Amino acid sequence: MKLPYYVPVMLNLNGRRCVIVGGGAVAERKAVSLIEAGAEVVMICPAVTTGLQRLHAEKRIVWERRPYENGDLRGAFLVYAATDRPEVNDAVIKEAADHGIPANHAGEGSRGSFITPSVMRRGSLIVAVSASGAGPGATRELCREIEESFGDDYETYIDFLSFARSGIKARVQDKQLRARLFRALSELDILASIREGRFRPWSEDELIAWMKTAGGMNLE
Ligand SMILES: C[C@@]1(CC(=O)O)c2cc3[nH]c(cc4nc(cc5[nH]c(cc(n2)[C@H]1CCC(=O)O)[C@@](C)(CC(=O)O)[C@@H]5CCC(=O)O)C(CC(=O)O)=C4CCC(=O)O)c(CCC(=O)O)c3CC(=O)O
Ligand SMILES: NC(=O)C1=CN([C@@H]2O[C@H](COP(=O)(O)OP(=O)(O)OC[C@H]3O[C@@H](n4cnc5c(N)ncnc54)[C@H](O)[C@@H]3O)[C@@H](O)[C@H]2O)C=CC1
Repeated sequence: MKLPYYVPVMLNLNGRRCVIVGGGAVAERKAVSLIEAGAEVVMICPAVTTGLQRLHAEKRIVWERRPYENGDLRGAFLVYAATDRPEVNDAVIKEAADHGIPANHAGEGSRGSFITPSVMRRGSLIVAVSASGAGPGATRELCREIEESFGDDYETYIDFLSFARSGIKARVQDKQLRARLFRALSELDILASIREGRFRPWSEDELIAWMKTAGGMNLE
């Protein structure tokens, strides 16, 4: 069977309502990552795992303790159909499609509009691995392999990039000058200096001093 041609996106789910239908091990895995993302998680199912019961007791998820009904997806930004009943998952996917809400089908990925990759994080660095649904076990293994070759150096590097780029964007409106500074930034080879133990985070003053030299400019 030909697998769908998936397009990766990075969603900001902070404060967004995400509805999970089902409360088994798969639903729990999705719920945990949604909570970490700051989403408002609503779970609809008659029975849940002990892990989900705890999350409910801690008020980190809302639990509607009953079977799914048409209309439950109202107001959802994202939906997960994660029951062990194919006909229920299909009904959830249909309601989501009718309302233009992206939905994940746990039992048969290609029936939904998105699938969940395996993810590794180093601070703000995210590596997501997907085999387009061909084999979730392989997806996870490959992600673990990649994880072993990424150390904390990337986290430091990404933090530096975020600091320097936002500092430049706040102070420089001129497009050409910005582009010149971004290029000069990438030529610094900060990652190598982090790896060699030579790197020390910059202060705001050091960033401004560097910008003046690299951009040949007058900054207040
Ligand atoms: C299509 C997709 C839909 C979706 O869930 O979005 C899907 C579907 C299915 N998974 C199945 C089985 C298992 N899935 C896992 C684990 C993970 N599955 C995940 C993703 C995805 N799984 C999506 C595609 C991923 C991609 O390629 O992009 C991960 C990466 C992310 C996550 O779920 O958060 C997470 C690892 C997290 C991590 O640790 O990194 C394990 C291992 C375990 O549970 O420990 C098993 C049992 C072993 C095995 O079968 O391999 C089955 C068969 C069910 C049956 O037998 O009926 C189906 C149905 C089918 O085959 O379509
Ligand atoms: N995407 C993935 O990573 C994986 C997907 N699967 C698939 O996902 C399905 C779910 O897996 P598990 O969480 O392990 O199953 P599970 O059997 O542990 O949990 C099923 C959940 O669905 C709920 N449910 C049943 N009927 C419902 C209804 N009408 N309305 C609302 N909730 C209802 C049950 O209360 C239960 O909480 C499996 O049947 C399998 O097809 C399985 C393993 C991994």
